[in-house]
Amino acid sequence: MRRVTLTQFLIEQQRAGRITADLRLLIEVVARAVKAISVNVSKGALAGVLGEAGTDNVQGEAQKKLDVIANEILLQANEWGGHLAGMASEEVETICQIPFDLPKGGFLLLFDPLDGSSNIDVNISVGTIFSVLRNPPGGTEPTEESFLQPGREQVAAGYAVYGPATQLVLTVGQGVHGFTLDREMGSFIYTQPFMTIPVDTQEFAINASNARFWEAPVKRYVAEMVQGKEGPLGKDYNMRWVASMVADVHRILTRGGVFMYPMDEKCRSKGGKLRLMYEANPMAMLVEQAGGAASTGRERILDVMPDRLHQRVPVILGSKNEVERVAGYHQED
Ligand SMILES: O=P(O)(O)OC[C@H]1O[C@](O)(COP(=O)(O)O)[C@@H](O)[C@@H]1O
Ligand SMILES: [Mg+2]
Ligand SMILES: [Mg+2]
Repeated sequence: MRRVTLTQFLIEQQRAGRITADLRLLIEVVARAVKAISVNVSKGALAGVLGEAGTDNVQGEAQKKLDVIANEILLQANEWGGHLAGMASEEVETICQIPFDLPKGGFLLLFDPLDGSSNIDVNISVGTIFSVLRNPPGGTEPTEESFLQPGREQVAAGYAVYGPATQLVLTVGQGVHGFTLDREMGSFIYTQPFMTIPVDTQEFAINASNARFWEAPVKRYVAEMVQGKEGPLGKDYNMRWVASMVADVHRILTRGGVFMYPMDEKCRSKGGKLRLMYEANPMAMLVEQAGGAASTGRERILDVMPDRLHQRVPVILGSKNEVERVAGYHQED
């Protein structure tokens, strides 16, 4: 079988007119950074990268050493490529400008450098999530305002999952494509063309320890799933919760399912738990491109108009019929 590398895949996308040379370069650079993060993650205790960094990020969360390392790798790899006007990271309070002496381009790159950090020290899958927007016309120096675009404006989105294998999953708005890192060769190989999410599922993912804080529509939906065959949904469900969004979404892109981090009384004052620009938007684009749906419960995630960089939103995504059911329960509420 012919092995297609990520580089070949991207060149073919460019030849077919689906991406520009600049976007191809940007994705190549992100992929290179992801390989470096993968090396650090896989060395674990051998490289002394486990544990706390001893600092808090802008979200008020304690940073792990690997949060800081992954963030640095992504910033340094991407700033000199010439394809970016600026970057924004979950770990950094303000936007990251490209140094004045380096060439600039037309894209904005946003990322969650290390997703699922609470899993690092226990050797469970973590990931990196990224989103690409265009720098709005009218100036090369982006401001925070330039990043505040709804998710439907994304030109590309993807994630890497550092699991038993390292995989890169990508969309440029023409389906979802999966690549597996061949560690000996150092290349991503095209292994999952056109990943799709079945419209129905019997698997759900939610942190059930928050059950008493959920809103009525989510309480109703989860109660119905737990009732199984005897309940109104008429089928048995299974439950999975990795606590790394990347790993949970990867499972859903592989075999279907519904993932929820809904609004609850604990996170209401923050607007939700997951970050719109670094987590919800890129995952929503991937999920929609794979035939699934992504909603806050009350609105399509990709239509949410952000008002700040580190905005949080409720997230319900995955198999279309299930997401639409929960959204329907919110409407009835
Ligand atoms: O610990 P909880 O409340 O179950 O939250 C888990 C969720 O938080 C996150 O870990 C947030 O990501 P970060 O590690 O990037 O902060 C998601 O990946 C995951 O779905
Ligand atoms: Mg995260
Ligand atoms: Mg993170």
